[in-house]
Amino acid sequence: MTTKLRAAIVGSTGYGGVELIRLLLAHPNVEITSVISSSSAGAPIADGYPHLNQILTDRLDAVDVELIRGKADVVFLATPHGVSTELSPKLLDAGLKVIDISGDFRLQSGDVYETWYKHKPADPEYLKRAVYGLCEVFGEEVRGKDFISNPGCYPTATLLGLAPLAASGWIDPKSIIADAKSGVSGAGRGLSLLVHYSEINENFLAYKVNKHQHTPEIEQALSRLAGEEVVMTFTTHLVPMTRGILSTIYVNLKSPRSEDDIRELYRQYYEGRKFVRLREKGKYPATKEVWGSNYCDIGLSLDSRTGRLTIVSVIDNVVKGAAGQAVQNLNLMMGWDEATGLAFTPVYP
Ligand SMILES: NC(=O)C1=CN([C@@H]2O[C@H](COP(=O)(O)OP(=O)(O)OC[C@H]3O[C@@H](n4cnc5c(N)ncnc54)[C@H](OP(=O)(O)O)[C@@H]3O)[C@@H](O)[C@H]2O)C=CC1
Ligand SMILES: CC(=O)N[C@@H](CCC(=O)OP(=O)(O)O)C(=O)O
Repeated sequence: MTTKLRAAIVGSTGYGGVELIRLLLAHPNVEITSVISSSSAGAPIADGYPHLNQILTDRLDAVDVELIRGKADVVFLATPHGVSTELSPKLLDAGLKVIDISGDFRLQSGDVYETWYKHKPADPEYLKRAVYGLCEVFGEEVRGKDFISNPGCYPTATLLGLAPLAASGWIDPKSIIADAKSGVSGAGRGLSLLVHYSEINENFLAYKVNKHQHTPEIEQALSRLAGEEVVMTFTTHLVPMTRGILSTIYVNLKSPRSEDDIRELYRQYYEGRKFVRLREKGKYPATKEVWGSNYCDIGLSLDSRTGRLTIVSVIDNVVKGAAGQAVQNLNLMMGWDEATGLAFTPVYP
């Protein structure tokens, strides 16, 4: 029998952390050996999450690098922005593998991070070491590495919708508009007026307009793919549903192409990638069709009147947008099949 990889989760009491627990409990090569909390060490994890009763009986450990080193091989960080900045370098120095689902190591420039996140940036040496784990696009770079920065939820949906076009050079780099909507679990378990039931129920609103911290992350990846600077308009909206992101993206092409050519480009780009599903002509995905799964479903339509292309991309924000992609990154990092422990069907209805 082969030994399982031992995993610790910092931020295990949050939505990203508890989704990691659900996925890792079903992973054949991984054993959860430490669930960690900065505020409730000693309490059983099931106290805060009764759905884990008799499934995960562990008590929460404190955030202690020496303790983690003794118990784990890989550490997932599902912590608020600013925590990983300090903690990840210490975990890496202790010889641990790290997968960070926060935004602290996604942006290559510390100055850009500080501008958009309003936090002190990480040490440049560790920023350089972090690999941006957008699996279907940069997954080759993840293999064998020890420090992965997991992409943001909105960037995952939006970038997977745009990557084939950006990489082909067909896209007009100044023409991109992404109009993205998220369920409220994207805001985490903490309470705020924004996600208060009577504020968001039967409501629908735009927020952080022209200020969303995911804008530079999407632009950074698109610029890298296109080989030229890409700037875009990115607007986020909150929808009264629990899970799901739908990003509607509008772009102009540099020169005329047929919809069939664009479909063929997407088909070839994502060939062999299990978790990206392109819808047939005239069909567009809904968030419920990927609920609880690691899929990203994409539909597209070329408007012959305007020449503009509309792309619709959906994910489950806590799976493909966070914990699922983090597990996919672990699989790539370890040289396992990328779908190990993730090959489940979306929950429907
Ligand atoms: N929710 C989502 O859809 C997505 C979230 N993310 C990112 O993942 C991260 C976690 O998000 P999410 O799970 O939603 O947030 P939550 O607010 O639900 O959970 C965050 C957890 O972090 C822990 N925490 C707080 N402060 C510290 C600290 N100083 N040291 C260690 N742990 C701390 C808290 O637990 P405790 O007090 O027990 O330590 C808390 O439960 C964030 O960076 C978020 O942006 C990324 C993609 C999607
Ligand atoms: C609905 C909602 O509030 N969503 C959050 C997404 C935050 C998130 O997931 O942050 P990272 O991906 O950057 O880690 C937001 O818009 O800030």
